[in-house]
Amino acid sequence: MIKASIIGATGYVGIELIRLLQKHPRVELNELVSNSRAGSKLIDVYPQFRGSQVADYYLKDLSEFEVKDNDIIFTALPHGVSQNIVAELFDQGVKIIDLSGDFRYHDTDLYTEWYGIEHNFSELACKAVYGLSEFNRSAIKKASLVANPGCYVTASLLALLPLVNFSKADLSSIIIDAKSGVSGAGKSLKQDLLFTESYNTMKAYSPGTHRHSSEIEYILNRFLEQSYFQSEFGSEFLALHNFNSANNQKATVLFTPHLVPVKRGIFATIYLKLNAESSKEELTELYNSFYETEKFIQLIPDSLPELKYVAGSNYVQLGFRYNKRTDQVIILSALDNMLKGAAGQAVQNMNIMFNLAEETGLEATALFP
Ligand SMILES: NC(=O)C1=CN([C@@H]2O[C@H](COP(=O)(O)OP(=O)(O)OC[C@H]3O[C@@H](n4cnc5c(N)ncnc54)[C@H](OP(=O)(O)O)[C@@H]3O)[C@@H](O)[C@H]2O)C=CC1
Ligand SMILES: CC(=O)N[C@@H](CCC(=O)OP(=O)(O)O)C(=O)O
Repeated sequence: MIKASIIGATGYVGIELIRLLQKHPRVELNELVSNSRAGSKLIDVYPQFRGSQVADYYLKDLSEFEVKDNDIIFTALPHGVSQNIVAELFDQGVKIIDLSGDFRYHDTDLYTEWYGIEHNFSELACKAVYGLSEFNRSAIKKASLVANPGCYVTASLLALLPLVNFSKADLSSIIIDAKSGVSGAGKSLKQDLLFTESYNTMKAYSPGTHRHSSEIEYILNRFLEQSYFQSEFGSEFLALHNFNSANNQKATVLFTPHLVPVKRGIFATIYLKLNAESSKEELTELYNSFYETEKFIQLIPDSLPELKYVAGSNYVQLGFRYNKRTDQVIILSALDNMLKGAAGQAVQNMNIMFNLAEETGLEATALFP
């Protein structure tokens, strides 16, 4: 059995990890670490775990936590807080999957520019492997530290990465219009997340300036730069997708997130200009070449994604429309921010790291209706 602990177990992502891992056939949950609820019984904080395998667990303080009893540790902490804790754990030689933004950039100056926080562990950041499961398996398999991608970013990259390898795609002005359910903001108390303020309305925030613009752009450009691509993203991928090394473009992304009154879900609508005529058939073939064999990616060129078909599951629905009149492609991507956007993808990455079937513990379909 794989012994796993969660630090930040009481956050929204933390409890989603507990929900998945306590049912995972190859995992034994070890410690659940909390900041403000240490000493409480888990079911006194979250009664939904009554009667489950973790019903008798107590939440622990980080100071009582023993690294040595673990094969893997999940950190589900706010960015800025995570980097110090992860660095300390890493020095003790345990595998880690970090769900915050702290280790998603090898370029820590870029992190500081967008997060407004100093990064104290540049060397460690360069060792972190980006955990976009479908695109980075060979590196994830060998990783000691996986930086799990963000929810908006996972929805956007899965929609866009096949186009990085498409000579007709103009990557210079990608527009991403994305909506998030309220759980995307975590459980902390903020006035605009109150039911009375977030229900029956919709709002944009940080148009064009949100930190996830940079994560999307950064990873797209790492794919475009062959040197990075070969070192982390694996030559196996290059060969598989006949990657076009002549693509000298730089990707630029304009990203606007919105808050919508649903509990879970990310829905991204992406607009990309083409520099030559294409067709539905050509685009279907391109996307199929990436996703035909992918368990969690449902490519639906003949219908349209919807949150209710993915919420509660680790699945992603991807649709697209070729618009001949404007020579543009509209790509639509829907996933559950707590699952494929966070805890689900983290468990998928753990499965890869421990040579398990990738879907182990993740096969539930969406909660519908
Ligand atoms: N929500 C989402 O959809 C997604 C979130 N993420 C990322 O995952 C991480 C967790 O997010 P989420 O669960 O939503 O956040 P929450 O705010 O719901 O939970 C945060 C967790 O971190 C703990 N914590 C907060 N401050 C400290 C501290 N100073 N020291 C130790 N522990 C602390 C909290 O502990 P306690 O409550 O016990 O005090 C809590 O368990 C974040 O980095 C977020 O960006 C990534 C993708 C999607
Ligand atoms: C609705 C909402 O507030 N969403 C959060 C996304 C949080 C998140 O998931 O952050 P990471 O993906 O970086 O970990 C935000 O916009 O900051």
